[in-house]
Amino acid sequence: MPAAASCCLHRAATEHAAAGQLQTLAAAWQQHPDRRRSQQQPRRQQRQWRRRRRLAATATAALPSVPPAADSAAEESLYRAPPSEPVAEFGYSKNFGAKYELGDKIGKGAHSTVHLATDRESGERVAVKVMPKQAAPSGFLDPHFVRRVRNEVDICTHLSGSLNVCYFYGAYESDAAVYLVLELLVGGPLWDRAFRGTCSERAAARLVREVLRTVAQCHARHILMRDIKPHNFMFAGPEEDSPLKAVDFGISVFLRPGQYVTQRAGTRIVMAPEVVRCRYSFPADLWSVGILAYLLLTGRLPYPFWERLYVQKKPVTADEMHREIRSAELDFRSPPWDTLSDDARDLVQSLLQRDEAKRPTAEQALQHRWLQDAAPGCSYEEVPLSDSIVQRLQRFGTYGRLKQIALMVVANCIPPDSTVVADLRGLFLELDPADRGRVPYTRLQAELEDGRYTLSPAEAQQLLSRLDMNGDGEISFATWVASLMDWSKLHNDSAEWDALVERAFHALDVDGCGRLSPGDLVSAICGDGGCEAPDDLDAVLREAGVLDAQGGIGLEQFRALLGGELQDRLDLFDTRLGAVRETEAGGAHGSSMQGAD
Ligand SMILES: Nc1ncnc2c1ncn2[C@@H]1O[C@H](COP(=O)(O)OP(=O)(O)OP(=O)(O)O)[C@@H](O)[C@H]1O
Repeated sequence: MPAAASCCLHRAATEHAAAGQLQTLAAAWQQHPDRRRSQQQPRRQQRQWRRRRRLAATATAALPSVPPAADSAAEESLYRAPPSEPVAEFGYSKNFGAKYELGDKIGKGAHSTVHLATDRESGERVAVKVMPKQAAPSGFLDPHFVRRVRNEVDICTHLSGSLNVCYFYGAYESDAAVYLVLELLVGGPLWDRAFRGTCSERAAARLVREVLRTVAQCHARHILMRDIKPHNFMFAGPEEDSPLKAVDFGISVFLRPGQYVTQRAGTRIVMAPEVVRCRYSFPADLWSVGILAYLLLTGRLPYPFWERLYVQKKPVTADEMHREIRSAELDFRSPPWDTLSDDARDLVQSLLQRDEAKRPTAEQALQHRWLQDAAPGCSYEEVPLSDSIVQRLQRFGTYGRLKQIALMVVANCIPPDSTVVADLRGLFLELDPADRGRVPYTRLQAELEDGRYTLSPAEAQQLLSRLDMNGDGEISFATWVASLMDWSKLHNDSAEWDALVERAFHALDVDGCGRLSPGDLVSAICGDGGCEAPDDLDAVLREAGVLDAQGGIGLEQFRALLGGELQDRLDLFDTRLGAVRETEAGGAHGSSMQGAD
């Protein structure tokens, strides 16, 4: 048998086998509201429908992702990390064993196992993704493995400022493995919850909105997720309204606008037609959201192969799946579409348009009518400054590190009495009544944790983690401005913006040579003592893109670095305003951060 055909059959067999594993999900379908609705259908149809739903629940959840070919030049051209000299190690901290006690295995993926772990000092529990090191015949680390790990670490670091993404505490290594330390999510994957009997159309809309938010944030940072499936979104906790967070950016890539990927990768059941055709870009993620929304609403896939594979239990080859993904009619006629709203159908159909140019962007999809019936605090209108602190901190947190530092330097160049920072100064003075120009980190943390916002202590810490740059436990007014400012307004007033950027550039250009030399960058990023972990610095330099011939950054490049991504809409991020906010009109609350709008 030709190798390609045997590979296809092998994949189909693996998917088929994996499909049988999640029996417990089927039981959950018994509680599903759509099951009750379907009881009004004729008995035979009902039986058939129940069986389909049960099978869908067991079958679709466990399908493995198709990794991109490990050594493909096309795939590797997408990674920011340049092909490196052979390396024996990454330069990550070796203290994993001293800091954490590794516990039970809680998950397994294609390239890793995920374990529980406990911080030996604080007792905090985390999840740890353990990736065994892969060596090349030379004895050094396999260069593809090195670039893949760096790519995942870069993306996790970048997105960690968002509360829609599993927080990334940092990377460690030993001789045998790389350890990615992550926030522990205990609420289970999206799929389990959706089938526990609570996924009404309204609940589905909330979940789709959360997923779309994550996608919009990724796309705003030029990240193509590539593996949007129900197992890659997990609930933080067991509560019904627990936040949903994205995990696993193992095959995500940074993509420039206009750039296309030519490697097929991802999970077949959510793959867009253009992914099957091997030429795709950001709209491919929106197709996957469409499939995910379809699954949440109906418990099955829109393709005919779904019936053959999971109901008739016949093998379906990858080629057959690909053919149907490319051209089969999508099923919007069978139940429960007859009972679902026109708005739900309209959004799902718009996401599942085969012509990717017609699909809405994630930002546009978030404006769809079906998603507007939001829970309190999820409005898509701009909210007042004091209500949008959590959104603003997330927006800043998802900028790259070099950009954050550069914005702080720009903020330092704005006089504190300038009108452009008047609102921010008013709010800061409420926290700093003695006008010291600094606020203890713990003061701000207490504000975030006092009940006004629905944040866990770990999430509050996550939001503030990027603000205490020099580790002195205090936050300066410049840092406050850098992280909360609506930079796009200043950016659009180009004369003032240009002058500020130039002043910031000269402030960083310590030796006055007209460019930011590697030395200038090291002291900006790691302070005068230099960088402890070499990969930290490299990661920041990768974010800057192409360095000049001497490994530095010129003024124009600095301008471009600062200018991009500043137009983010604040409503891509959750306000996380809690119930207290709702009762504030009754005057029950005494937080500092509620005035000054
Ligand atoms: N932060 C977390 N908290 C709790 N469980 C987690 C967490 N991250 C991952 N898991 C569990 O571990 C499993 C595997 O993780 P992950 O998907 O990141 O690995 P992977 O090797 O990238 O997988 P694949 O590429 O096959 O999708 C997940 O399906 C989930 O059950």
